[in-house]
Amino acid sequence: MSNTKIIVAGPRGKMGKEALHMIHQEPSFELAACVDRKNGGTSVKDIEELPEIDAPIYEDVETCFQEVEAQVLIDLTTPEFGYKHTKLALQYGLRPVVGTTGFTTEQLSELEAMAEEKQLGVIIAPNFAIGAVLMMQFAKWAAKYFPDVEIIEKHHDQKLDAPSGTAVKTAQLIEEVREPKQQGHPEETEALTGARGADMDGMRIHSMRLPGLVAHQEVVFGSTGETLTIKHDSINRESFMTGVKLSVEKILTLDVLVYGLENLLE
Ligand SMILES: NC(=O)C1=CN([C@@H]2O[C@H](COP(=O)(O)OP(=O)(O)OC[C@H]3O[C@@H](n4cnc5c(N)ncnc54)[C@H](O)[C@@H]3O)[C@@H](O)[C@H]2O)C=CC1
Ligand SMILES: O=C(O)C1=N[C@H](C(=O)O)C[C@H](O)C1
Repeated sequence: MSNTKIIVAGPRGKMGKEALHMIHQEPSFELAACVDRKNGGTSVKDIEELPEIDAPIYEDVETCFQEVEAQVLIDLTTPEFGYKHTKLALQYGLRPVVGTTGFTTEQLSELEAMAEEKQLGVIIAPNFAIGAVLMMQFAKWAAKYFPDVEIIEKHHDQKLDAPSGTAVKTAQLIEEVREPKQQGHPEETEALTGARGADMDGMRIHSMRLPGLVAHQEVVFGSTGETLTIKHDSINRESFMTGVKLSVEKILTLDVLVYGLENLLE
């Protein structure tokens, strides 16, 4: 079988670099090209911080999709460009594996409809770390018995979106099993705006941003006389590569949009 040819958008980013190393190490994957905000016309191997791979860099995404033969786009950029790249990839018959977070519900629905129309797989995974996927599943299970829950997510201070994609996905999974419930005292007030965090169906989400952090989340449940905390920590970005690799492998057999890595795990 021939190698899977992959285009990576955002190669010089924290996740992009890690993805290039993963592709370089995987014998059945081949880096076909990269889409970057600079370095157009050069090769990946010419960029000091990137692995020794001879693959062209494009600044214009559409030219890249027109000129390069590939099956998969891995997008690790920003919410604005990730969405544009995903749409365009589908128009050019590429299957997008999207790690970029911060898409709106409307954008997700639009991409879902587009994937169905084109009969092309799309994987949008708010978190590619297996431990984080398990943490979300355990939280969903616990929420059946503990409807009072607050989510605390902690990330590095370069993160653009808040709350994190993982926190939103966790709350969505919990919503599937929990009746909407306003938490805390019915008459509580905030002397400082935001003190109680973001409100999703009465659940509270708190976002912390500090240098030194990578990606961490605690889902804290409270009940009579007890609390339960489910916690996950990504201590480096290699933790996300198992899920990225699995997604690239599985996407070739998909013809719909899949939102969340849990849908690919047996
Ligand atoms: N799903 C998951 O498991 C994970 C998702 N993420 C998400 O992945 C995204 C990237 O995260 P990081 O690598 O930490 O961010 P980063 O800021 O280190 O990297 C983003 C890269 O995208 C590039 N970029 C921006 N606009 C571009 C464009 N139009 N064309 C090409 N490149 C462009 C930037 O130059 C930068 O190098 C974020 O949305 C983040 O939330 C991050 C970690 C894990
Ligand atoms: O920006 C990050 O770093 C991460 N983003 C994803 C998110 O928003 O949940 C996944 C992980 O938490 C790291």
